Amino acid sequence: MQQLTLPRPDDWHLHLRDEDLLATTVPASAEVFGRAVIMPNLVPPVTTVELAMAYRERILQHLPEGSDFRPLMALYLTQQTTVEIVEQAAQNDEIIGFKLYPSGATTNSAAGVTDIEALDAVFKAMAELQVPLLVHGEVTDKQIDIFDREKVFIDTKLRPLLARHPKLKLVLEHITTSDAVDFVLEQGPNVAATITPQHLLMNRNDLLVGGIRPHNYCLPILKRREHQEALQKAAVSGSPKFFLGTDSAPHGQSKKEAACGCAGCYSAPAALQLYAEFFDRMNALDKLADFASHFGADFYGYRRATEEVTLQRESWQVPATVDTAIGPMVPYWANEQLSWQLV
Ligand SMILES: NC(=O)N[C@@H](CC(=O)O)C(=O)O
Ligand SMILES: [Zn+2]
Ligand SMILES: [Zn+2]
Repeated sequence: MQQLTLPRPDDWHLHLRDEDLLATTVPASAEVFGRAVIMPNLVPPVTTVELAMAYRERILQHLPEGSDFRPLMALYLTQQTTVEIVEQAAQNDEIIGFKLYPSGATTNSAAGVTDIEALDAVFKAMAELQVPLLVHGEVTDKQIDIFDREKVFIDTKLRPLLARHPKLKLVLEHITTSDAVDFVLEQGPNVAATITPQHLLMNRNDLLVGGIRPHNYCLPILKRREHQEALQKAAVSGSPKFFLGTDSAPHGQSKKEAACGCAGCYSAPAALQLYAEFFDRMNALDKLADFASHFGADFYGYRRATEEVTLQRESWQVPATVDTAIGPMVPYWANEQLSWQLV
């Protein structure tokens, strides 16, 4: 196969950041994706419908001429989130749902949730109004090993949450373990997961063997090969519970290449090509359209895209850096080859 045409894909997990960086990040994603879920972990966080609408306007200002890219805004869940905010979100078509960050779990999560049970009234309203909950699924307890944090979160937080609210529409974001795959498969059609390119293409050896590679460092951290293989199997399985979410998460080069480097891979400059690389390696290119263009829209209840994008088998090299208003950024897969290009 030399060419591959698929419906315009959507990115169900994306960090665009704010202000000067939007001039770089918005066109990069709008070039290929039709819609994207915009993560709210700004400083300060996007906690209200009003803040989300203002952020959305800033994003739209950076759309290329003629682009109809649609940012779907996620609100940042905090201990102060109220049922009223859930009701406002449910009435606003530009808000897709709420993002739960356990406080301290990841980049800009300090304002996140410290006591999930205390928010039960909010989850009840979300379940009733079918407002999705998007979850960064890791515990933050100091005594829990970083490689076990997803599994422990599933067992101690997520299972009890869904037992209390079985109708809650929930997406476990950027899954990294076989435990997460099993969990999602066990649940009803109201529970799904996104999978990033880095967790399909890499395991923790790619982070730590032969020298530490900060540009492969993201959270949840890359796991061992067996877990990578479970994710790979899920992504090509044809199950509608697993779909594309890049978690493209830009940080300046100096913030990544540092004694204490930031977590996040900036994959947007090659996002669809990275997934194509993976599906090709798995001999499963026929499954890419479902994963990238259909299953996410189906889960969230949006129409499937009618426009198309085409990829062509022609090798290219991801650039070493991308220049931005805040300085150079090293994209994920920098200096490495990919075998598919956008036409
Ligand atoms: N994935 C990451 O490693 N980082 C994300 C936050 C997140 O999605 O957890 C970021 O905002 O930088
Ligand atoms: Zn996260
Ligand atoms: Zn993210």
